[in-house]
Amino acid sequence: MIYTVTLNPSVDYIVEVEQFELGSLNRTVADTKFPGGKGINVSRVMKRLAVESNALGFIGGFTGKFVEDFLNLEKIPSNFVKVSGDTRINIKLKTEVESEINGLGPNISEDQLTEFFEIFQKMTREDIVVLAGSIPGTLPSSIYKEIIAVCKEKEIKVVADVSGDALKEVISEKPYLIKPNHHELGELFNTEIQSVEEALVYGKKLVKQGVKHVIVSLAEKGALLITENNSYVANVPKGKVLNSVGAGDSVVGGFISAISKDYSIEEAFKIGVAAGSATAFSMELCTKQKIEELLPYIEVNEVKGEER
Ligand SMILES: Nc1ncnc2c1ncn2[C@@H]1O[C@H](COP(=O)(O)OP(=O)(O)O)[C@@H](O)[C@H]1O
Ligand SMILES: O=P(O)(O)OC[C@H]1O[C@](O)(COP(=O)(O)O)[C@@H](O)[C@@H]1O
Repeated sequence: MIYTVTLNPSVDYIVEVEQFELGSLNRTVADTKFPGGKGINVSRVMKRLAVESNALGFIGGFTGKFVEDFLNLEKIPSNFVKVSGDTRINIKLKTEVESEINGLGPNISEDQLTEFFEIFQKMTREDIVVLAGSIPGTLPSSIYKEIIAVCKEKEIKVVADVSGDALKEVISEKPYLIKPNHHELGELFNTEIQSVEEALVYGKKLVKQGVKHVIVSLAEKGALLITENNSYVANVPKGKVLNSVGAGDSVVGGFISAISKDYSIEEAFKIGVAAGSATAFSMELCTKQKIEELLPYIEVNEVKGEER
């Protein structure tokens, strides 16, 4: 089983406003709500690729019910620990540019954290655990390290789509896969990464530190897959970006879905990139059909020679 962990799920409230004016009454021209949080997005994308997963994390209030009901509707099993506060609402404001306001999230008690860890007892080395998204304020910043320690004991593969200090903690545990975008990768090395070539240099440093697979996404500039023995670069198809929320999670969802169906890592990488772009070109998360439409426009090439 693939378990996705969303410590801080969200209701993503996507609002479209023309000529947004700070300090004034603005009315939306369109708005919609989806269950969100990175792990939940990964589960939803995998479901569309007919790969089952189980969504874990903490959920509460009327907003938490919205998320749980939505996943039930999509027949995505979940095993959330119930908390008393409301699951957060993350605002995705689309005007001339995309801006985000992500909520704090509810308090999580010691007992609820204990209940969460009990779920890992039934997991086995056949399972995969996906850690994705930010850590709620009331959980220790070491939480991902603690989860990975439990996974390591059971030889469970760990995949992570996290950023900032949490990403540093995860890297030191040598996970199976991480998926930073180029901004998150640059942040790790206190630098700005602008090109695939630069990203390759820094991504390889993470593989040298023991991360098994590093996918670096660079939005419209392309994407990289770096492993101990090979590096691959992919272009991304051209298209009109409608909503990039969940694009990174779609790369993870597409990649893991393909790996779970025994595709080669090169093919899995291509499917991951197609899933990312398919989401970016949609108002909602990608569909299987949209991914298949984009696959022919994506080329994956192995990086040869010195820069490998
Ligand atoms: N402007 C774009 N054109 C085409 N594909 C895009 C674009 N922006 C994002 N994507 C797709 O979404 C994936 C993840 O986007 P990116 O912004 O790099 O990650 P994140 O969402 O994690 O910040 C990219 O690898 C690509 O496949
Ligand atoms: O666009 P991405 O990076 O794939 O992830 C989008 C998801 O991340 C979120 O912005 C949450 O991110 P954080 O957990 O880092 O706060 C959700 O609102 C949204 O569903």
